[in-house]
Amino acid sequence: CYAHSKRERQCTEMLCIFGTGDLGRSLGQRLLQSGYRVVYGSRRPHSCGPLPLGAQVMSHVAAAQSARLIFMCVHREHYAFLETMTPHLKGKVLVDISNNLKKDMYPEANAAYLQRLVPDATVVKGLNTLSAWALQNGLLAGKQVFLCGNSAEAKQAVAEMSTKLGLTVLDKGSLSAARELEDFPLQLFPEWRLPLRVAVGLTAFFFFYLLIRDIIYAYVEQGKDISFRITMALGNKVFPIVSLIMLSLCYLPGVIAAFLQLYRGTKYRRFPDWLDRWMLCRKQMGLIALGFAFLHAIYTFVIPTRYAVRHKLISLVMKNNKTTPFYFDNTEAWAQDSFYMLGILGFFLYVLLGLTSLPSVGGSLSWREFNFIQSKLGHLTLCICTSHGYIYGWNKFLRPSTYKWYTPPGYMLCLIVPSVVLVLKALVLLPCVDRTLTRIRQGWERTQPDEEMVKATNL
Ligand SMILES: NC(=O)C1=CN([C@@H]2O[C@H](COP(=O)(O)OP(=O)(O)OC[C@H]3O[C@@H](n4cnc5c(N)ncnc54)[C@H](OP(=O)(O)O)[C@@H]3O)[C@@H](O)[C@H]2O)C=CC1
Ligand SMILES: [Fe+3]
Repeated sequence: CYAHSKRERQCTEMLCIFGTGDLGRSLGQRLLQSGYRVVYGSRRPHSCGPLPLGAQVMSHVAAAQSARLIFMCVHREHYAFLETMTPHLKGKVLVDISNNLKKDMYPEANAAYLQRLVPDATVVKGLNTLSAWALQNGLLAGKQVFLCGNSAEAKQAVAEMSTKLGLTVLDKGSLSAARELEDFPLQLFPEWRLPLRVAVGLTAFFFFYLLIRDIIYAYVEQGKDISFRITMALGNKVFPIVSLIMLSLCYLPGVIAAFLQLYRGTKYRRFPDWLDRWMLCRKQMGLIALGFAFLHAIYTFVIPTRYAVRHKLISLVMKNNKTTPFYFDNTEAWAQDSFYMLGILGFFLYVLLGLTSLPSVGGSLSWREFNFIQSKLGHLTLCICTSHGYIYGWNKFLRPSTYKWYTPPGYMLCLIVPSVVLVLKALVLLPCVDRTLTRIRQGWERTQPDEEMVKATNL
């Protein structure tokens, strides 16, 4: 290679891939497209099937000799063949891309095992979150990959190559992080697990609660069969309740954290683990709340077309026509219209919050803008949606014309949680509390002169 500039030299650099399987072929094709030369090391160089155009294929030893960077596209179970060729791997950088089928399948990480087999080579673990499919279809732009390894220089070489493929590289430190990297592809929505469990639990609880209270109770007590309500009416009660509680749970850890900082007077102490975990899944809680709000909105839209509702309205009008004239009631109009207005506004803000939580949208906002939307508008949304709930309760149970001596406890619960969050947030926003909190968050106690130091200098 007689190229002069570093860039040109890189472009014609020879890279070696061990293994001509799915991943080996897709990676080779991608590397060739990015301007690298590729040589495959295979057990059967003459019969390994079609390879990307322009790639060479040799025995493992010959291939290793013509490149410094070697990608291990072979399953861990077959690494043993490397033992016989350790002298040829001296000083090489071995990139371990392997994954396992299960967590903790082996006592040591694949990369650590590889390093033990070939102590004279430098092992870099990484790129294992890519898939052969994504490589082949060019779905790489901006995708994040992780690297770890004990040699900064070796990592740098792999990182440069990855950047050329359009990947974003995140250095995870030394080779001891290999295990964590190998577990990434085996994760199943880790940050969604807790919020989903909470949502499923709440849904199940309120569904059965309402089933017993609204339908079974009516049947037993009055002999009324209103089981058709399970399909629509029940869902349209469960969804807003769960949505509102989930949205409150999304904002509750924030205020708890604020109070904890106020109580401790410092931001330099770690939060308890449960709070940490809760804080980390706030976004997912919010998105699930949005999902339930969507369901509530769709269910509400179809109410006027429902047979049971039409029937009820028509009989109401007929009854009114016969006896008393049907007056227009201003209070009624206020109660209904403000209820819908708050519902619509709340839903609009909900969607706005959901949109800004998308990385592409959130990423284009400044920190202050993001904070304004997620915190200020977020609490406003919670406030509006809670008011929507209160007006519902007022219309349904407390207004003189509809007065019932009790409000159902389940319904109260869905308003108590957001109300508590809002009250706590209001307390945090009080000017004097806010001032103290800001000082704590700016780390003021670290900037205070140390008493001991002051004494010492005075002496
Ligand atoms: N497929 C994917 O999407 C991804 C795969 N990976 C990892 O990449 C590695 C390879 O995966 P993949 O390409 O799918 O697997 P394949 O089974 O398709 O290919 C494995 C290759 O390893 C070589 N090989 C098989 N047995 C031996 C042996 N006894 N000694 C030496 N070499 C052997 C063969 O190449 P030859 O016949 O030329 O010697 C074979 O083509 C795995 O560790 C996997 O976990 C990681 C991320 C994604
Ligand atoms: Fe509603």
